[in-house]
Amino acid sequence: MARNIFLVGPMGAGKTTLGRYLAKMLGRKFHDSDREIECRTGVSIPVIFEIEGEAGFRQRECKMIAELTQLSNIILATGGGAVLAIENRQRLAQGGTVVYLYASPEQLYRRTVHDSNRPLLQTENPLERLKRLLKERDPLYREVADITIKTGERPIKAVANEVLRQLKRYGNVHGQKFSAIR
Ligand SMILES: Nc1ncnc2c1ncn2[C@@H]1O[C@H](COP(=O)(O)OP(=O)(O)OP(=O)(O)O)[C@@H](O)[C@H]1O
Ligand SMILES: O=C(O)C1=C[C@@H](O)[C@@H](O)[C@H](O)C1
Ligand SMILES: [Mg+2]
Repeated sequence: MARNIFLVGPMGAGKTTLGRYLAKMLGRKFHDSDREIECRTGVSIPVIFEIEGEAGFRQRECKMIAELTQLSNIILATGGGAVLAIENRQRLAQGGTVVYLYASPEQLYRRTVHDSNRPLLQTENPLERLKRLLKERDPLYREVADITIKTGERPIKAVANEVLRQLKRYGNVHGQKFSAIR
């Protein structure tokens, strides 16, 4: 059975976008922990933050990661802060191959600036917030990751090809036919 593929990284790294893309490529089921939390609660992440605070959201996130890491053969896009909890890091590391999608704070800023669905970026200076969050969390992403991919200015297709190349070494795509996306 093919191992799970778990995507980690900061807001705007491309976990959701790339996860969907890879799932299509590999014919796997795609899950997004943020979206599943929204579906279960019936409200958006900003509303959860407003009512329950970040701590309430993190509790829901831990439960969701515990559930999703039990599945097999999936591609999972995690929330940007999922690595903060040690139990999430352990579950991710044990349950599949973890891919860290890295981008600079400036790139993250450009990709998230028009989207108001990220409560932690609703501040006077979102670029500064992204810089601080990345500084705090980069060691955690690296701790849990088997593979680190710099997304840079590369289009999703190119990032996906690079991820697939690297995943081959981990046997994730063993026995599955895929060719580089052109
Ligand atoms: N390599 C890339 N090049 C250019 N744009 C990208 C790239 N990756 C993602 N994007 C764009 O950046 C935006 C954010 O991407 P996405 O929602 O996939 O990030 P995320 O990592 O899931 O963030 P979050 O942790 O907040 O859920 C989207 O509009 C997406 O199209
Ligand atoms: O980086 C974070 O802490 C977050 C990222 C998003 O994916 C969501 O999980 C939420 O907005 C918090
Ligand atoms: Mg996402």
